[in-house]
Formats: sequence, C-alpha cells, structure tokens
Amino acid sequence: MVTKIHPNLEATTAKMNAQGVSVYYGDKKAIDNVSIEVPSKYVTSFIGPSGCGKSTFLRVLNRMNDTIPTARVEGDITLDGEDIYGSSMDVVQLRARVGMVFQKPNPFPKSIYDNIAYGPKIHGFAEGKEELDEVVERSLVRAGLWNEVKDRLTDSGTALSGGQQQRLCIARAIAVDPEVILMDEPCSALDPIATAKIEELIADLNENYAIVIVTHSMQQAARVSQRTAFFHLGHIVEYGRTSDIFTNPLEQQTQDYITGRYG
Ligand SMILES: Nc1ncnc2c1ncn2[C@@H]1O[C@H](COP(=O)(O)OP(=O)(O)OP(=O)(O)O)[C@@H](O)[C@H]1O
Repeated sequence: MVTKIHPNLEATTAKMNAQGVSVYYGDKKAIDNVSIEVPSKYVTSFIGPSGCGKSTFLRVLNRMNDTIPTARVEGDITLDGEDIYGSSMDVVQLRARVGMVFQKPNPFPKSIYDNIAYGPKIHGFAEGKEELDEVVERSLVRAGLWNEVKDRLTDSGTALSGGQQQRLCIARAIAVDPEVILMDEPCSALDPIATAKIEELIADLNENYAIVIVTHSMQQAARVSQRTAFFHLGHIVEYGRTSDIFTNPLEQQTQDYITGRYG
C-alpha cells in the first residue's frame, strides 16, 4: 500500500529518513514498507487505531526495539544521512541523539539532580560539579520544572507528581542535547492540567528539535503538531500537514478515524 502524501506539503530537510521499513515480531509483520521523513523544528504526530504499529515504528527510530529479542527490522533509517542500523553506529550515542519519553513517566530511583546529571556524566557532556550544575539547571528550566524543584534537587525523582515526573523525564532527555525527541503517548497518564503543561513544553521545544509524538488524542495532535501521519494495519495511509489531515483527509479510513467512527 502506497502512502498518500498531501499535495501542498512544504519541502523540508529530513533529520531522520525512513525508507521501505518493515518490522517483524517473529513471523508477524507489524510494520509493512513504511517510508517517512522526520523534519527538524517540526512536531510530527503518529495517529491511528490501537495495534496499528505506531509505537513499534517509533521504537525503531532509536533502536529501542533492539531490546525485544523477536523484533527484526528491514529497510533503511538514517539520521542526518547516517544509517542508524549500520555497523559503525553506537547505539548508546544514538539514543542520546534520538531521545525517548514514554507513556508512563519512568524517572530513575535517584535524586532529581542525579536523574538529569546521569546522562551528561556518562556521555562526557559536562565535567566537574559546576558544569553539571549548569546542565541540570538549564535542562530543568527548559522543561519548565526548575521553579518547582530548585529547592529540593536532592529529593527522589519518584517523589514528584506524575506531571512533574514526566517533565523530569523530558529534562533528562534534553540534558544530553538530543536532535530528535520521540514521545510515546507522553500525556496518557496525566490529568488535563499536567497535559496542558507538557503540550506547552512541546510547543517550546519544537524550535530546537525534531519531535515525534504518538497520541490517541486527535485534539492533542491538532494542538501540538504541524505534521501528521495516519497509521492503519502497519501502513501509513496518509501523511501531510496536520491541518490538512484533519480538515481534508484523502482517504475514507482517515476520515472515519478522525471522526471517531473506529479506533
Ligand atoms: N513485543 C512485542 N512482541 C510481539 N508483538 C508485539 C510486540 N509489541 C507489539 N506487538 C504487536 O505489533 C502490533 C503493533 O503494536 P504497537 O504497540 O506498535 O501498536 P500501537 O499502534 O502503538 O498500539 P497502541 O495504540 O494500542 O499502543 C500489534 O499487533 C502488537 O500486538
């Protein structure tokens, strides 16, 4: 099945480029021949009914699927033109460059400070206490959490509220200076106020990174993203500007999904 690309999609430079990607779990094909470019300074939403492969495809973009023994990937995925599945790709570096935020906030069972400082320390981004302090403060400021936690940086990250924990996880991803941030339903465990804060944060971060977000909320996709890809049964049915996907879908399947007829 060929993905329909909306005709008035403006040209962009791909930060990541996936071409002809298929993903298997054992014999089962979960993603079938998907091609898409992920541009910098854009938020791209992946939408589609449950089980259509959104999370699977997101995970192959930073090789998180390497942790699933039965998973196998075919096709080409590049980051700035470099094959992320190539033998010279360092997976630890890749996951710093292509950070991930999960559905359920997953801070380390460490202090707020150490949650942020850990990555820059192991990647050699900061040397000495002063530099680390700076990275920790800058990352928490960018994640909109600094004012709430600056007086309790030694408290455990797990003692924060769910919304704060998710912003801590975003701060942790930012601390290692990523180029792409993948978010897998980052607000699904959060209340509307915490969700609004994360959405504001996504809008701010948008200026510096390529962001990809999997969401079940049409409203959220419409609010935060400029590009949307509609997934169905392991394919991308159509891809375009978010406004075009929602107001002028090319395919009946997309129309049915966005109007709540299934999924
Ligand atoms: N670790 C796994 N092992 C085997 N099959 C899996 C695994 N993870 C996902 N799948 C299967 O791959 C397909 C795609 O699942 P995936 O989680 O990517 O879909 P999704 O669109 O993200 O769904 P949801 O919106 O419900 O999170 C489904 O059929 C699912 O059962």
